[in-house]
Amino acid sequence: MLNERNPIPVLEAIKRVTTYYKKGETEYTAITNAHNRVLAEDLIADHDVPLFDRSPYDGYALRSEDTAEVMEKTPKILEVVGHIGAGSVYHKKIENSQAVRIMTGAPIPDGADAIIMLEDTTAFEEDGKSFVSIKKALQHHQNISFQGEDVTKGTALVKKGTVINPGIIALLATFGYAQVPVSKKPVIGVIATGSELVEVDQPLEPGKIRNSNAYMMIGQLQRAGAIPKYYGSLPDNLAESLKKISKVMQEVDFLITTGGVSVGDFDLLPEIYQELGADVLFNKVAMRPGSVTTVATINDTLLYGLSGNPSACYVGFELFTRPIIDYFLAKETIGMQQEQATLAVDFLKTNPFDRFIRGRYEIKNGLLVTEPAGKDKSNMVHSLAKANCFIQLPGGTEGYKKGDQVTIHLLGE
Ligand SMILES: Nc1nc2c(c(=O)[nH]1)N[C@H]1C(S)=C(S)[C@@H](COP(=O)(O)OP(=O)(O)OC[C@H]3O[C@@H](n4cnc5c(N)ncnc54)[C@H](O)[C@@H]3O)O[C@H]1N2
Ligand code: MOO
Repeated sequence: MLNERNPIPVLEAIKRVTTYYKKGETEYTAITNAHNRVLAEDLIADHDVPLFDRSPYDGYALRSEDTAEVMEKTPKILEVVGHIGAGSVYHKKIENSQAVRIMTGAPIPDGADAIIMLEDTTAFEEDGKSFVSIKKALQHHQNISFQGEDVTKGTALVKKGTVINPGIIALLATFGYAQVPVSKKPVIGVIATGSELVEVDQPLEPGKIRNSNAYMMIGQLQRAGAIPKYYGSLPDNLAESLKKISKVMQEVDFLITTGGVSVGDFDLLPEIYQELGADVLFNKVAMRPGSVTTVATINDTLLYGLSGNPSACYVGFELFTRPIIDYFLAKETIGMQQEQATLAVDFLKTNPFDRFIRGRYEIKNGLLVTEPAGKDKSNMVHSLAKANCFIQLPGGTEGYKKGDQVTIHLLGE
């Protein structure tokens, strides 16, 4: 019997799914693996950076008052009483008419209050002693990189929930995080359904197609920061599917299937939900593609039934699965970033439902412009390779014209 399906608005569907989100735990990862992970604790500076006043140049540390009378033609001669590189400390105090040869990054010796660059000096030896001729007058505190000028102790540097990038890794290293607290990644099961499917390494036969969705979703899960666990594809066989799905549900944080959610004779997912006693949150969304997207829960664990059509599967994942992964990872921002852009071409198809067109955006003459990445059909795969955003076109209109302002959802890297 064909059950009636009532489409619900996209936002309502997202809301229903997000009530089931689970926040993951914190784990520690080596700093060398921290890129792209989500920071699980605020990063607060526990010391100043730099930790000591230091030299920004290769040159000489001196007392600026010793250079007060330096004129171009009457340089000042100072005795060089020490020589330090970065990592070394000059332990005595610099007295009048003394200088210490110092390299970039070395701590400023006691008594010194300025650095002169090597280029403004001439070094010479006399009677076994080292001297330097200073050709430029210096101000108090000239050329000093001060303690805390970069970061002061106690500063909140990076908020928990931020995705770690190489710049953040530099800060983590600066503050001694060999192990970094990060959100544990959710483990998400992937199952493809359909007797027509063959795997990527298998030859095609009449009537068969290659299973592209499972691999596409593995990529989407990786992009979203989750761990995909692929369980292969299932033929259209109820008993086998039931057994597999109920077993897999025990092993993952949640499960995504693709295909078999529509009304066809071999679309088994609705029956599987019934047999498993699943609570169906929705089975029709007022959108294109992906209107058949179905989400259910079994013992509060989410079970996504995404469409078999590649573009519909892709869109369903990004709209309904990705935010849940963001919640699980305790990310500071949930879901795709949205922008306003100018439509670069006409799009005149009418539709009662909202459309999420696989699009491309770019900046042209300082404006964000967007256009479809290819043909707009839910059973097509080509445009997915070029898409860097979804163009959201609200339904119930006569279509859209070049120049119209539209919302785009950025897919990210
Ligand atoms: N009478 C109706 N027919 C259809 C309706 C409807 O409302 N009434 N909805 C259409 C819409 S919209 C979509 S979308 C599809 C969704 O169907 P399913 O989600 O049940 O998916 P399947 O029927 O299993 O497959 C659809 C299509 O996609 C291909 N496919 C399936 N899995 C994969 C995969 N892993 N990789 C690549 N391609 C896959 C499959 O061979 C089919 O061609 O239903 C419409 N029909
Ligand atoms: O679910 Mo279908 O993609 O609306 O075309």
